[in-house]
Amino acid sequence: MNIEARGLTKAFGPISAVTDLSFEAGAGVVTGFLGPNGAGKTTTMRMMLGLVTPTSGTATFGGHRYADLPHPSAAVGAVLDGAGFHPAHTAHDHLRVYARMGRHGTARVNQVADLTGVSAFAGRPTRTLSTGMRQRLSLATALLGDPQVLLLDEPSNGLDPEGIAWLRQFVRELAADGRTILISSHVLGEIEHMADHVVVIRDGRLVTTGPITGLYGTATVLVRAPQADLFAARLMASGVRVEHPQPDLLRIHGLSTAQVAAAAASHGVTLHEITPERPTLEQAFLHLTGGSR
Ligand SMILES: Nc1ncnc2c1ncn2[C@@H]1O[C@H](COP(=O)(O)OP(=O)(O)OP(=O)(O)O)[C@@H](O)[C@H]1O
Repeated sequence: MNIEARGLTKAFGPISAVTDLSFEAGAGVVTGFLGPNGAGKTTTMRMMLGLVTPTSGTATFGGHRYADLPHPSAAVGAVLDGAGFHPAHTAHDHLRVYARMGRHGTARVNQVADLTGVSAFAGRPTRTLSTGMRQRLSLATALLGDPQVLLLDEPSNGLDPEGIAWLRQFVRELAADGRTILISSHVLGEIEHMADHVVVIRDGRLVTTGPITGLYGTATVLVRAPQADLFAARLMASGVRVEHPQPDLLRIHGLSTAQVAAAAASHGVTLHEITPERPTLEQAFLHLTGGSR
């Protein structure tokens, strides 16, 4: 079941939280929803779920708005910040109440508790749970209806490194079963090993969307050559951008290592070293989103 956002826009009075945002997230794929604090990720997810009314635009799941789905919580599960837990209810009570409200059957309560690790603290009142435990309980609640789509808003918040590793594996398995997963974060590193695709926003607007590997931007090739001057001149003559940071070192833009090696051979230039250079994903992300605030 695909997610489709078309022209989503939300203004809170004078504040433009989200502006003309369009993107898609496909089944069997983990789509990372990235942007710095205040970029509009939570507002977008809340609009998708009908919790915030868009100023304009639509969000659909398999072509239907959330409110028009025949059994919404069996189609779309969501983990949003600040999920309300009754403080006196135990984690198990909480799941039972939500299972009953969503008509999901009580057998599912123990299943999702086991899947998410909630079983380890199921008997504790929710007011005594740590942030990481609350995240697991929110995830368990979202999974009660065995939904085809999951919207996860910063689900790593409060998880320890072990919890993050577990979440990463868990999310990948959910996607491998054919589910559509949209997972937000303001830290690329958190979803780098989870997401196949990314939607990057800044100031409520789309910056880029596509495969996560596309964030790397253009690679350059570093070359060490005794005749660096000659090689640089030849390359620049054919329109290639070349930097010359040291007498025997060139940084060549827009060519693969194979193309650089072929060019060197055709100009009779000996290479002592040839190294592909890529910015890290985090550098690329910070560049796209204008740095952290
Ligand atoms: N109910 C509201 N009333 C007024 N402004 C709001 C409201 N909700 C969000 N905003 C504003 O909309 C913008 C986007 O906020 P949002 O919470 O969607 O961003 P975010 O990307 O989820 O941020 P974070 O990573 O910090 O959670 C911010 O400027 C925020 O202050």
